[in-house]
Amino acid sequence: MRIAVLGAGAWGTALALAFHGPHQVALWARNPEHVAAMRRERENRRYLPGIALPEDLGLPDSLAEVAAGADLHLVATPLSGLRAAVRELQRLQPGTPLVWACKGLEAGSGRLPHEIVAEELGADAPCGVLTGPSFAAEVARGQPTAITLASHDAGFIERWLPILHRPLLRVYANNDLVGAEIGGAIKNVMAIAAGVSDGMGFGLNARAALITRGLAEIARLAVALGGRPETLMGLAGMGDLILTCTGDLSRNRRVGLALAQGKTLDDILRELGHVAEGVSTTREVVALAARHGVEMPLCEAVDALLHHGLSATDAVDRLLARDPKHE
Ligand SMILES: NC(=O)C1=CN([C@@H]2O[C@H](COP(=O)(O)OP(=O)(O)OC[C@H]3O[C@@H](n4cnc5c(N)ncnc54)[C@H](O)[C@@H]3O)[C@@H](O)[C@H]2O)C=CC1
Ligand SMILES: O=C(CO)COP(=O)(O)O
Repeated sequence: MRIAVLGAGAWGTALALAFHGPHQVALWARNPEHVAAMRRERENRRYLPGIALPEDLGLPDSLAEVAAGADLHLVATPLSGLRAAVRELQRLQPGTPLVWACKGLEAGSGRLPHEIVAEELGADAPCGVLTGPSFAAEVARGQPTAITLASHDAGFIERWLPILHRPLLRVYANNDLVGAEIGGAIKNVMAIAAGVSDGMGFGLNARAALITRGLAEIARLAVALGGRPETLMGLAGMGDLILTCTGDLSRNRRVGLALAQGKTLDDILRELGHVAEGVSTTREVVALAARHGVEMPLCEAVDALLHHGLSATDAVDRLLARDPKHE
């Protein structure tokens, strides 16, 4: 199979490495200097340092070259790049099966990734999302990982699951796109909260409470949008939530840890050098939850902290002052 990967950040590069070997993989970056550096150094020093890029991993200059003749287009840009990437791929090679690996809600519209794709390609396009607990560095090093391929299209899953499934990258099927994408989007918000909690020294009990109540919040919204609760108990929900809230490889968690040190969000994002999708997704989650009448106190606290000037201490006080409730 010929797989075209768009987005040579940490995740696009790791996925290109995971599928390279049995498949012919080409990786596209939008910045020509970045492409030239990767070709010269056979390494993505900017986004995934220390991992060699094999000689037969294609690094073409143009998107047209990457897209042409591919059996599968795989978009691993930040979510902000998904719509334009899908539109351009459709122009270059219409009808090609599509997988995306971005997590979040679109800034401004609050759309889930599959809603963006449906708007661009129509509801019947052969497509699905790869999501679940998967730090890029571990996948790139060949450490065992399990993720989810979610699609509304049973034929798409039947065709692509065996192709994408690798011995060290197990891929599980799911037909609940809403649940899978809500899990992937909101775990990033919870990871920011977990970073703040750990950074303020609240301890392991607080973190376990946050993960558990965070999962309840995520599941409430997913169900209100038509997702299935059991999806949130799987890799795309609980799996990714645990990984990102507890693992220091998470950029979103690191944003929270740095906020607890009193750094400003602008400084944190500048130093991070990677996307932290939870920062813009938080705002959209709160708006989406309000439109559906779903209570999401943890997301609201993170939104107030990130975007409305509330201090970390006041955000925590606000959460702790809430009335007792049934689980
Ligand atoms: N890094 C990880 O461990 C994982 C990341 N993801 C998701 O994958 C997506 C990408 O994340 P990373 O690769 O880690 O980000 P990153 O920050 O490491 O790299 C982002 C890359 O995308 C490029 N880019 C930015 N905007 C673009 C646009 N509009 N069009 C084309 N390229 C653009 C940047 O130049 C950079 O090369 C995010 O949605 C993230 O949540 C999902 C699973 C694991
Ligand atoms: O989505 C991820 C792991 O599944 C990566 O999380 P971060 O974007 O917080 O690093």
